[in-house]
Amino acid sequence: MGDEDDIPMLVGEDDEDETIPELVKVEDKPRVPLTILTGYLGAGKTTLLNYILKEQHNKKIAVILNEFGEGSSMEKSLSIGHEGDLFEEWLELRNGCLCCSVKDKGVKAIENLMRKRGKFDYILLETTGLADPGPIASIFWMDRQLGSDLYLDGIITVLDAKYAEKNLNEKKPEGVVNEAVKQVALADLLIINKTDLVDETQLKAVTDLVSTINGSAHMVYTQRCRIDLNKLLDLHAYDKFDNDLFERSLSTRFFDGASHLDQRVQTVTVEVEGSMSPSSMDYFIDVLLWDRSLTNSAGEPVNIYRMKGIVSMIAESQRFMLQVVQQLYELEPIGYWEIDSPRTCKFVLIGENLEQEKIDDLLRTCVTLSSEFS
Ligand SMILES: Nc1nc2c(ncn2[C@@H]2O[C@H](COP(=O)(O)OP(=O)(O)OP(=O)(O)O)[C@@H](O)[C@H]2O)c(=O)[nH]1
Ligand SMILES: [Zn+2]
Repeated sequence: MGDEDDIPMLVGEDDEDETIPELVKVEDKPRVPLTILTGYLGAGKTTLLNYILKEQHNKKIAVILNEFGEGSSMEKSLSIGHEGDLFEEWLELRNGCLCCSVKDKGVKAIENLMRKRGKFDYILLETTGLADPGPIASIFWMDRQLGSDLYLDGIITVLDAKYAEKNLNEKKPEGVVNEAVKQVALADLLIINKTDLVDETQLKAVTDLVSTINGSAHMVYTQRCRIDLNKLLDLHAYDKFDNDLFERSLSTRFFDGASHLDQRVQTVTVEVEGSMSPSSMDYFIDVLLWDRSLTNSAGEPVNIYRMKGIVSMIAESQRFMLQVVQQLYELEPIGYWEIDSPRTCKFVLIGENLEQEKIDDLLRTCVTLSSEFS
């Protein structure tokens, strides 16, 4: 490891001509983190990838480009990364847009590749500027039980400091998502790039807008996407709950800027003392994710993009972590409550038509319901 000449070559999954190195036993391999890289057209995604691949590091990083288009037009993606000289070919996902392809296809392609080429330490997947990262994230966020070689580490969104505001405020027809907003909403790390092109006032305006949409992502400012790799890789956004970020979003939730913005997508944080029962948890999930019976005061339905939480369950000494993306969720034990520490349930929700009071009420109902069982 660490020998750059030894970086595996990326090839298409059905590339039969290549000699196949001995198979690595799947069970023995630690799972490989995959980071999804999004950002509006021209924000700096490719600049970031090139920077990452050129940085000195000891990781074998595979880069996958999820381009639109089909057949030969995809070969053009080969041109990127020449200077870095760290990889030789791009993996092609043959039927074009990854999010439209069969769920398993992307995952299988990468797994086959690792079997042929030996394992990578890290995988970066660049989406096109117009992609909604939600469906792509759900493809890679798989149940541990499926025994995948990969796990989703997080979503990174690059923003153009000069044009982000314009892109984020662009009105779309009713029912159509603004991809730029969705990319910000789903980010675990927000890179506000091209700070050389704006003054302080503009930078503050972008920061305020972006943190209203997503109050629970780390945020960094860059020029040419130069960022410490430790801040970028191994975020563990889907298997850890970052309490510092939670506290921060709690403290900024009434911040002034928010109320002036006509922003349908935003972050709401709630915390209620008490515990939930399995059935009240089911109810909470059902109302928010599937049934969508909760609305804002104008009667518009809540639509959750992303949610995380730490939950106290009745009669359980372990703490549970809730993770949600799109309509998928996972509730898993992570460590134990300290004896005599107050039991609470806390959540960060990001999505459309969220209102603090409504979410507070819903959570209180669920926690009150549970206390009847205790
Ligand atoms: N002024 C300035 N230009 C930058 C910065 N970062 C990147 N650029 C330039 O912005 C342009 C777009 O950057 P890319 O990295 O290609 O952006 P992208 O997100 O990959 O673009 P698409 O793949 O087309 O969506 C390029 O000309 C970059 O050189 C920056 O910090 N400041
Ligand atoms: Zn690009």
